[in-house]
Amino acid sequence: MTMMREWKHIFKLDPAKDISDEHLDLICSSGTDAIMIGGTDNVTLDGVEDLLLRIKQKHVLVCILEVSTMEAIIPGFDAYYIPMVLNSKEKSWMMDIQHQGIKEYIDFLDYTELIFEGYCILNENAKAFKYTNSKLPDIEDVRAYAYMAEHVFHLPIFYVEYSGKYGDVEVVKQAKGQLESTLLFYGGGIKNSHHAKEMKEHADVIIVGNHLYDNIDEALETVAAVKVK
Ligand SMILES: CC(C)=CCC/C(C)=C/CC/C(C)=C/CC/C(C)=C/CC/C(C)=C/CC/C(C)=C/CC/C(C)=C/COP(=O)(O)OP(=O)(O)O
Ligand SMILES: O=P(O)(O)OC[C@@H](O)CO
Ligand SMILES: [Mg+2]
Repeated sequence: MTMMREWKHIFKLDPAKDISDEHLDLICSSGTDAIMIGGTDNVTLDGVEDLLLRIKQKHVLVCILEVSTMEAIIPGFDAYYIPMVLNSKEKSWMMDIQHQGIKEYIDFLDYTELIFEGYCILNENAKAFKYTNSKLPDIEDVRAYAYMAEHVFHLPIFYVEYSGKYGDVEVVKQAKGQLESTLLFYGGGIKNSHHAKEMKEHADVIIVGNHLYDNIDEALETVAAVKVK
């Protein structure tokens, strides 16, 4: 059982992007609470397996697969996180794909940690937004999605996703205001300690992805920014 309730910080690695051994070691030794492997497009079995093996060979830390395609699911992860896109215009991204996945794996799920994430995607230019044909929510929509994540669907995670763009702090604050038991994850455009601290004021866990590939030193600093009191 992953101790998600105690986490503050996650690094998200995209299996479609190259990362050197040196940078991967720095990321895994950074003190982050977990590594999440995931992306929207070009996620392949080989890419996922390569990252998992390189991490697990040398490091002891929680490794999560955030599943975005049925084609790239492999055993060996500590947990599998399954997005449900609450603001997609198509029910399939919220329910039907997940239903198909459960149907396929139902006899193998006993010892597998499956965690469902209620995603609300707020960056119109993000690949995930376009891919899932999402509708841009306003702040009242976000509050209502957060409420539904906790009280209607009883999801463990509500994920405010701005992938590639630094988000609106007030949106994150308002989302948090609706949540008690459901954890609030925030991801998008975190590039430095200031961003990390600002979003962590409201989110339970912050996720840093793209900046690992743009400026590793700044990205690494986000760990201490939220983990040191
Ligand atoms: C024994 C064994 C291995 C058991 C495994 C059991 C298991 C894991 C079963 C899975 C069952 C199941 C429910 C499967 C369904 C999985 C599935 C295909 C779900 C759909 C997920 C979904 C809605 C994907 C859409 C895209 C999305 C929301 C991705 C999330 C990640 C994300 C937002 C990435 C970053 O965004 P991006 O826009 O790509 O940013 P970049 O430009 O930086 O790349
Ligand atoms: O890549 P960035 O913009 O850091 O976002 C992190 C994560 O929320 C993406 O799914
Ligand atoms: Mg990606």
